[in-house]
Amino acid sequence: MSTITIPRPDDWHLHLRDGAMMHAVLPETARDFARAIIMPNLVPPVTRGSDAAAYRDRILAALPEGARFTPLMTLYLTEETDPDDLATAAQSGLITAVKLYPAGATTNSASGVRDFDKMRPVFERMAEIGLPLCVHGEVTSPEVDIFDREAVFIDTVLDPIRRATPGLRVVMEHVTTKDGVDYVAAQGDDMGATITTHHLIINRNHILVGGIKPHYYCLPVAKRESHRRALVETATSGNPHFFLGTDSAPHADPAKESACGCAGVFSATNTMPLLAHVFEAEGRLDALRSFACENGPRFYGLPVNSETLTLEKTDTPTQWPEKLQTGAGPVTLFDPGFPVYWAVKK
Ligand SMILES: NC(=O)N[C@@H](CC(=O)O)C(=O)O
Ligand SMILES: [Zn+2]
Ligand SMILES: [Zn+2]
Repeated sequence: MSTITIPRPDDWHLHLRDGAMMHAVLPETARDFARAIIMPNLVPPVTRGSDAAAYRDRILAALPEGARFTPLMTLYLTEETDPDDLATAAQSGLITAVKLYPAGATTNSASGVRDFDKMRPVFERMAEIGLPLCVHGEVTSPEVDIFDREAVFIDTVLDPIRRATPGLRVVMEHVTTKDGVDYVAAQGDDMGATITTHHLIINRNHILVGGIKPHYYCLPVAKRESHRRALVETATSGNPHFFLGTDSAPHADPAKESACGCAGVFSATNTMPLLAHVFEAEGRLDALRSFACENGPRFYGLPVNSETLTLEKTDTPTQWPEKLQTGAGPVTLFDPGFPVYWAVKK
């Protein structure tokens, strides 16, 4: 039986939610991952240092007995964000990054930023203290086609912000296009990007062909196959700009299977075996270590985890429950649509 042992991986983009949902999904991540960047798009959002401290304490209190997992907290940027509050939270080690949601771009982004120019003093302060900015990189103008929103964001928002604020460390979250990976790959080491598990596996046909599949709907929406190929080639290349951010984003089934379904794919449970499958299919199992364990810590200036995770090849396909039962309702797990002969060794 073939196995691969890597440092325990980290998830550089994760939604844990709160309350009953958090209690159910947190063990799914803590089982395989040592650390995760915790997204702040709660209702109401995590905007102040005191909110992040309280949320971190709720996460720590919800961890299963014996779990070895560190939540890396973030703050949700609004036009009211106080640069001093950010700096205090960063310097005390409470937060690891700040998240920029263009207002209206995605789930729970209504309090996000409308006028990026207003954020200049905040970005300058972040550049000074080396606090990374994580961005949901899509414009929201109604006239821009949803499949073009990432590429337009790069030209009209991301690149201007970076030019105006030299030294600002930026992560383009859940990059979904060749335009995105080409942009990031051409920048210096102050620019990184996360790639999700599901964007390595599905393209837009998976969402729309043969009936609409709400559990494949997320934002940024999956693009055409040539973009998915660019993501796979990039993730498996070992390029240090790119690292795993699952964007595992649970919503209870009734909220997804609806006339106006929520965006988000839940993949915490099966991400590592799925990645082993994808990397093996490219003949690049060796690059799983850089993508899932090394490139993220390097960008964030953190040590690679010293504990390890072993994945083993299985004779029969690994079975996962179709749904995770939570106190907030059932949550459907991401289904790659093919059998997976990898499992995390217990
Ligand atoms: N990715 C998603 O489709 N949804 C995320 C928000 C986000 O990361 O944009 C969520 O919070 O549900
Ligand atoms: Zn997002
Ligand atoms: Zn997300």
